Amino acid sequence: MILTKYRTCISGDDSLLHMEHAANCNTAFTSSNTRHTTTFRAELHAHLNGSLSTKTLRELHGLQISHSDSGDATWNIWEAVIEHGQKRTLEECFQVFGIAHSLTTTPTAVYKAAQDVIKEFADDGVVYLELRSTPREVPGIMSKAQYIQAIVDAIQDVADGRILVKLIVSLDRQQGKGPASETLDVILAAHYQNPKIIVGVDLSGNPLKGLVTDYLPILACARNAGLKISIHCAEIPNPDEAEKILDFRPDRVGHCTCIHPLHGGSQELWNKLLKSYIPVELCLTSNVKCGTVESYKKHHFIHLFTARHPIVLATDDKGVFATSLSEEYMVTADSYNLSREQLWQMALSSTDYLFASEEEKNNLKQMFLQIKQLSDVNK
Ligand SMILES: CNc1ncnc2c1ncn2[C@@H]1O[C@H](COP(=O)(O)O)[C@@H](O)[C@H]1O
Ligand SMILES: [Zn+2]
Repeated sequence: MILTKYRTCISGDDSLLHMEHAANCNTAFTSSNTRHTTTFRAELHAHLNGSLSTKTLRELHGLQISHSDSGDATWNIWEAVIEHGQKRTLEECFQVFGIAHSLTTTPTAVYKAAQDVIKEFADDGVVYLELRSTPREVPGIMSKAQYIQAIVDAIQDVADGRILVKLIVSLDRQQGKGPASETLDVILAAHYQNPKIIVGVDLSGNPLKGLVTDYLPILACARNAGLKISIHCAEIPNPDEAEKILDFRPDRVGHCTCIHPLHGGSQELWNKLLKSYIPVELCLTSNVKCGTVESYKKHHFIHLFTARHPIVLATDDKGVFATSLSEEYMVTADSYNLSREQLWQMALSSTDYLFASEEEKNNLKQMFLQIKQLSDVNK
């Protein structure tokens, strides 16, 4: 009740974030492990179709068979999730996304997928979410514009005000220059209609396929149109490509797994990353389960953290990798023996790297500091 007075307006269009919720999550955390208390988390790297829970997959499957005679799915639900302790190859991980893709083939299904994912992140205490997704066309059923609109609708319909959500539209590095340029036209049209929601463009997809250089001119057009850019960088060793990505100066980069000399990069590349100050989105569980990093304790997190480089923890694909943002904070804290204060600092600094407006960033930061004060008092 006393917390109600902290209810804060965080966005220009009067979205409200409820600090009670964050404080409640805090209680849930502290009861299990005091060291792992950070109540204010921003998720900046979450792919929609990789984030679907098994509950959502089951419901989407039910929706699909009730609308067609296509019969039962050819996959089992356990194939869609890589559980704790399991690992797959990168190639196998990319096959798993096909399961979710086979279920998000209509605007109704995409809308439901986005709504469920947003709610699940909010339930986990995430107060700011940048969801990303690759628009897909299903001939006769869904255009790329309708795909994007379905997610925008889901974001606009988020009812409870616990979470502020933005959309980053992804280009798949495998799709080819022509289709990617067409997708960009669709993205720009949608961005002009919804400038406060569609805030960025991401380049993702299987790092074993396609050439990043094919897409940099397209990303430059997106940047000229006012969109922020995030690029998946060096998930596998490819120093030439990583160098070109860093030279492009995206607003953020994902993973940067193979940049450090001990992880398949080079001292030169590592220095270039550090000098750039480009914030890195780090997804520990994703990297460990895809086998691009040997274990949590051998993650390149520690090199970036020690060098005080801007970083933000993220889930990547919470459904496929069976994780959550709170678990990512916990496993990082456990693996590197981080203090409560270090976790708070990491969560606080992430507010500097959001693709939100300056006003939204400042409001979130203020809220963060107020929550931290309350949390310190209750310690
Ligand atoms: C594991 N590391 C990763 N590296 C690169 N791209 C990834 C990825 N995880 C997910 N994606 C990209 O996101 C798509 C699924 O969500 P959307 O259909 O866009 O919502 C995948 O098909 C891939 O292109
Ligand atoms: Zn990713």
